[in-house]
Amino acid sequence: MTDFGTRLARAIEERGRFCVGIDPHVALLQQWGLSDDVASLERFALTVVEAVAPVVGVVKPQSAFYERFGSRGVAVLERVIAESRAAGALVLLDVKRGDIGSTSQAYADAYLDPASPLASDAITASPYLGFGSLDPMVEACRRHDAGLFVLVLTSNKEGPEVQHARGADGTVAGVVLDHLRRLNADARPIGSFGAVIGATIGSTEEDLDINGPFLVPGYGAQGGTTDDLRRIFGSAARWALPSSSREVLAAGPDVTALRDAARRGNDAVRGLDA
Ligand SMILES: O=C(O)c1cc(=O)[nH]c(=O)n1[C@@H]1O[C@H](COP(=O)(O)O)[C@@H](O)[C@H]1O
Repeated sequence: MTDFGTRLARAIEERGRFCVGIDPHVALLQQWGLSDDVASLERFALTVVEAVAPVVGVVKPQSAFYERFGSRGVAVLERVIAESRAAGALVLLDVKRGDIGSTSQAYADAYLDPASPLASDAITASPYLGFGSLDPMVEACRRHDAGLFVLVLTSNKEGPEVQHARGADGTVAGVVLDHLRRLNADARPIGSFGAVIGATIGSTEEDLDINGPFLVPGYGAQGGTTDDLRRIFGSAARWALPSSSREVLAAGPDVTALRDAARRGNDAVRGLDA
């Protein structure tokens, strides 16, 4: 296969940078006239896949919304992953995993090894057990041409308490960015190791020149706008994947309306290359 960074660059070029989150919130199930059960979860999630996976570059299912239904919910997640990939979208599975190294290996096997039923193109990871604890995931990405998006400056208001904390080597966010920069050194056109930076953070003094992609949640329902993207990322916005879940999903259950919402989202962020 081809490394994740190259595949992502191609997806952005061919389909655009907009990422649709496939998050079956209970409120959205209700809004779609569905019940809070696994059959409704399946109907919701696979309708979204049918509508958006053929037209956007990246989809981002959030695992928790499936896990809450137990093994049958996880079976739905497996179908979301497989059917999205079959439709040509890259799947960034949002699991925000992070543990001691030996357990990180099991997470890597679960989500990044093509032999796993949950194998995805990339996952989100939490670096707060120390960046080195993610080494098994980094190695798995190299071995399987997958990608890793590590939390740096998250969109929630509680994030700065940890992420802005300053030690001898600078802020926690800055240290994580340094690690990502090292992992992506010399990669062309872009590295496979990305940073999660919320569209709601206002601005940042951190050096975002990591030669890697950015997952940018908080765009849409949480208030982030294209002006925020330009202000936060400057020329690095070229490698930003603005991600929106609720704002797009609220257009359902009509497949055409969902697809149009995804297309509108894509059009709105097209000019960020400039
Ligand atoms: O890693 C993420 O995707 C993420 C990081 C972050 O800082 N903030 C954030 O909202 N997210 C996820 O992005 C999605 C945001 O959903 P909406 O607010 O509905 O667009 C959810 O799946 C969140 O779990």
